Amino acid sequence: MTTSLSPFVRIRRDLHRIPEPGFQEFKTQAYLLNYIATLPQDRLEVRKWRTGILVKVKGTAPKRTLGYRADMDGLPIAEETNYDFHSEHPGFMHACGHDLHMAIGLGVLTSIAERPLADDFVIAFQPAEEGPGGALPMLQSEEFRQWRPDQIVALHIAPEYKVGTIATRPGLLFANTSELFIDLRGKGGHAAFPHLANDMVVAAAHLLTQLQTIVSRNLDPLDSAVITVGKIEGGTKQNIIAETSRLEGTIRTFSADTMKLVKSRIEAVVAGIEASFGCAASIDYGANYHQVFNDERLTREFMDWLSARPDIRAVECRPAMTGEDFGYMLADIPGFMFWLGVDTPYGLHHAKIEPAEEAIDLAIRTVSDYFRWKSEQP
Ligand SMILES: CC(=O)N[C@@H](CCC[C@H](N)C(=O)O)C(=O)O
Repeated sequence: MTTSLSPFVRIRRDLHRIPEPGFQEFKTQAYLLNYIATLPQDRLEVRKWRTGILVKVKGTAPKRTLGYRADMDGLPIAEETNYDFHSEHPGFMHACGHDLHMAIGLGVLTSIAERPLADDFVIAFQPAEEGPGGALPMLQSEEFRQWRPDQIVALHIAPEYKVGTIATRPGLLFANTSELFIDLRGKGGHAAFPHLANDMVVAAAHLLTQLQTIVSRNLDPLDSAVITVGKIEGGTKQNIIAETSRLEGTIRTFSADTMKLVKSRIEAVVAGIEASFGCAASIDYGANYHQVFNDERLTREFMDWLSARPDIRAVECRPAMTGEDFGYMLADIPGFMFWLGVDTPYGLHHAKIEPAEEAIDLAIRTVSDYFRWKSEQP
């Protein structure tokens, strides 16, 4: 027996096939625009912003503007799922759920375009969440500023929760983040003559180990931080001493002060590597994201509202070391982010992640109903 797929599950599968890196979401943008063109247009206004899209649905008796954000980019991961709607872009995958986020966004937009709210509604399809960060420049753009919502909401899929669970918390939800790129330059040479060269693979190995001591030895044990080096490059061939090496990573902290402390320790450790290995080093912090800090009142109100729904289990969760550039929007506009359970054994950024698609229609119903309810409040 074949069961027919919901239109938004189909959309998610279409989007899953075309993951694109940040600010290169050209096919994704075209796909979303094509779909948006099929909606009732009488109250709709559509704007492109770089590879993103803003859509406004005029309310019937607006007192304010309610906002929703869905991110669009994929990740440089070679997919290993069992899907028959596998990524068609080799080496790229929607492994952080942005395909679901966009499908849910289109579902919410469809519901509101077909049956407008009393309030105005703006949805932002935002590029480049995984980097270099689309939220801040979108927030600062003229296109967004003219339609700036009075409240904004976003969700993120959560592999560890069952479908039907929504988890969030008032206050801090996600960490401050900073990317980390460290380049080391020494002197290359023949593998047989190490005394005539200056080996940057060995320097990188020492640096990697010393970086691990920052969280364990420099931070108050009651504070929290993460330094993850996700990629190391160095050298060209097994019998050539490497002239250069590069470490790429990310830093996560719950406070801005701890971020400063971690960065100053990284700089000291890198200066030590320069001195002890006689090499040159440079540090680039890449993209930095503001922590995701949920508005206390709106989040409590949302959780209370959820608790009356028989289809949802509302959970107050702990903060996580995940980063999200939606934090910039929440620093400027009251609102909140929440986790949506998608029940899969593989975590975010894993090549085998297969989020449960039943969560898509559930999220569309919940988010649309929430905006309908909110729009009827004084
Ligand atoms: C939800 C999620 O997984 N977000 C990413 C954000 C990455 C920010 C930046 N590229 C970095 O690596 O610091 C995450 O890795 O938490």
